[in-house]
Amino acid sequence: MYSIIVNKCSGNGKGALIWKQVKKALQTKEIDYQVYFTKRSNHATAIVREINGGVIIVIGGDGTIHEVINGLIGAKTPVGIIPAGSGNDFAKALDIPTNAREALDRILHGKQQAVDIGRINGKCCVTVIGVGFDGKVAQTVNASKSKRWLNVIRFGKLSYVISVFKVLLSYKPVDITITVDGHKEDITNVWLIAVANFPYYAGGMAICPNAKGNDGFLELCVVHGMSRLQFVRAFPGVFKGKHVSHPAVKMLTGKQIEISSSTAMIVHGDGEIIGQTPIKIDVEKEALNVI
Ligand SMILES: Nc1ncnc2c1ncn2[C@@H]1O[C@H](COP(=O)(O)OP(=O)(O)OP(=O)(O)O)[C@@H](O)[C@H]1O
Repeated sequence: MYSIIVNKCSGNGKGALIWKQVKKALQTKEIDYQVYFTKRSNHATAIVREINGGVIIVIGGDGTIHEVINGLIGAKTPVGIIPAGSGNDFAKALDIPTNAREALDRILHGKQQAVDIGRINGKCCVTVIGVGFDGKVAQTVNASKSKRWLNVIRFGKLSYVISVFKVLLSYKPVDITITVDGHKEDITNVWLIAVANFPYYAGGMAICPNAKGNDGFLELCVVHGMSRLQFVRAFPGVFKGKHVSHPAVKMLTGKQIEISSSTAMIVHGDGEIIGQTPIKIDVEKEALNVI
């Protein structure tokens, strides 16, 4: 049995349009399903807890996938994704087609692949956990009116870039202590720390280009000691992962990470605000089955 969770609001209404296409395709193929529509933030987590087995299909963006995965903790129920958000970074990382019918066919015929998850303060994340500047940007994007109208003209990803420049004007780097697999380090003037299971966030920025979501490790990117101008100059490189060779960018790899900071830093996971520092993150290997 297929249980379909639809966030009609994802991609500023793209979810509703994609659901119509998927519904038609399922009817044509005479496939049985049960559909659930999310009515509010975190509703997808509650819906998943009511579903017993079968396959869960998510029509939504990374935020909806994040909520679904947090309802699944401990269960091995396979999850299929039909991308309908503005960023769709998880779908991009797994090469899931952006075309709804193709994504559906892949679920109906596809085989399962096991994917790691990052755990932070009792929450699960599949793409990237972002700390500091990133957290502030995620907060700004989620509150942004421009994301809505940019989605309408199919430029939703641009809202991340606009928010980066908005936050850049006022953000103050802080000092941190980071421990990766027992190795403790103090780093001053830190803009951001990204802890990645997969390479992309914010609509295709390859912040940790070598992250592999099934190797049992997380890849970290720490940006520190940069002036505002240097940050602006280095920023375009992130779309192709070229920032990693910048002298003010430190790349690390590990399984257990602890971060504390001189001033609290906002933390997001999969683009959803999770809390603030201090945080502890670890990775659970192959905890999720994606179909
Ligand atoms: N009925 C609803 N009304 C308002 N918000 C909702 C509703 N259902 C779910 N949500 C919220 O919508 C938010 C955005 O969803 P989602 O992340 O899937 O789309 P997106 O932001 O367009 O895509 P992406 O994260 O890939 O950029 C989620 O935080 C979710 O909690």
